[in-house]
Amino acid sequence: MGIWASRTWRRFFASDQDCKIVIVGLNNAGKTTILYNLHLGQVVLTQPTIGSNVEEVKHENLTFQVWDLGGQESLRANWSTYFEEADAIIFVVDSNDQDNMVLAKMELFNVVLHEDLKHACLLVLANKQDIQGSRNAGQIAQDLSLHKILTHEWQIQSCCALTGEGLREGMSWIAGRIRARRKGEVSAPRAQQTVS
Ligand SMILES: Nc1nc2c(ncn2[C@@H]2O[C@H](COP(=O)(O)OP(=O)(O)OP(=O)(O)O)[C@@H](O)[C@H]2O)c(=O)[nH]1
Ligand SMILES: [Mg+2]
Repeated sequence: MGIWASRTWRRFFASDQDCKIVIVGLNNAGKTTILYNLHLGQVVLTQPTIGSNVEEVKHENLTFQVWDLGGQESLRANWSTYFEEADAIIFVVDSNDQDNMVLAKMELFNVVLHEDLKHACLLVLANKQDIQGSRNAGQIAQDLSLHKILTHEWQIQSCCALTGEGLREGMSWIAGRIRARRKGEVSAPRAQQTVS
């Protein structure tokens, strides 16, 4: 599924209830597992994503078109071609992968600085909380210096893509932000951490 499809969907099929979410993050973070848990309510066997997957997710009377992008290094330069008119970005972190936390932070800041995302809110998912020794949401917030993001509304949510724990809570936060924005409630960027 490509960029053309992303733009065509927005132009011809989107209604007021439709929202666009783009999921990014390093390879192996759990993005595809999260997408299919949200879409199907079950865990699917994944392969590293080449290009993108897109699925519809319904949550709180909103219909989300959710794009999951491949996170391998060679694919990251292509992420920005999906950003146009995104309402929200989900950045997924493997909370057990401490070795790549600095790289994850670098990629996160590249994403946040992108012009096409200046109106999007940011949900960071601290995934793989089921693995013993994983860093919790508060620690990941520190690792990624989320407090330095003053240009976007952001939230960090701990989760486990295998059980689905935390995923709906994250979607509810996004739904709330989108509704507020559509009502014209423009609030100053702020952070609400969910540490569980
Ligand atoms: N233990 C555990 N494993 C997980 C979790 N989420 C995903 N995984 C596993 O992590 C591996 C990678 O998951 P994917 O969803 O394919 O990762 P991805 O971010 O889409 O990777 P790319 O497509 O390469 O960018 C798979 O073996 C998943 O089963 C989780 O919450 N806990
Ligand atoms: Mg994938």
